[in-house]
Amino acid sequence: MHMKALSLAVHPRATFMFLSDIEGIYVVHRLRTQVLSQGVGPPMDGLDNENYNCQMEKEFILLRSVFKEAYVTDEQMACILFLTKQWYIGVLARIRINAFRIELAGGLYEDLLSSAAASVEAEAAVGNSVYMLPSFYNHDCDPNSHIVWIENADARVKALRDIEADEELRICYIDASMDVDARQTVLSEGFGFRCRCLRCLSGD
Ligand SMILES: C[S@@+](CC[C@H](N)C(=O)[O-])C[C@H]1O[C@@H](n2cnc3c(N)ncnc32)[C@H](O)[C@@H]1O
Repeated sequence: MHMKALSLAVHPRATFMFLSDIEGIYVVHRLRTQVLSQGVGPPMDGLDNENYNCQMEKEFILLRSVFKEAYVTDEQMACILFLTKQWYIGVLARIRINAFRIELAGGLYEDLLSSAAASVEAEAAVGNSVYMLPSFYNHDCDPNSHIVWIENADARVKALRDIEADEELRICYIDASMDVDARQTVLSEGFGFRCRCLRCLSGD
């Protein structure tokens, strides 16, 4: 199954997005049972929450100033009233918690070698992306499916074993080779929830 990205950051550290897409994501995420409140996004790239929020505030001020410098009229500004600091930080927090780190699978032997080397150097990601369907998949420490990227940001879901017709598709958000305590710590601190998958419940 192929799935198109709703919002794509071209570089893992970039927050480059299309407002119309972001609005779409906002609507989608308001329907969710668990929504991050503004400004409580987990640490990113070693930043603590305070620095992370401070960075988002700076980006928001920059974004507003871009609108002002572009001589956006009052009438046009009225159309983007949703663009408050609270809205901006809330959207970034949602993207942060739901985005996939895209690693393209190389086709040629040479590509495989270079992507293996890039993985070791943690440079394999070509970007982060949010999707309509995959971003709704729940996590499992013993997943039955996996998301892959072959040549671009179109996500494909791949079965890892035979799946029953009414079985929920579940992917793994983290490195499943860790022990149960380490997995719970990573999921709690990085994703904000306590895992209740069968593997964790059995203490494996
Ligand atoms: C990307 S969303 C998945 C879709 C979400 N269940 C929904 O209804 O919108 C991730 C959230 O789902 C919940 N979740 C996913 N996998 C879970 C698991 N194994 N155990 C407990 N909660 C889980 C957590 O609340 C987590 O923050």
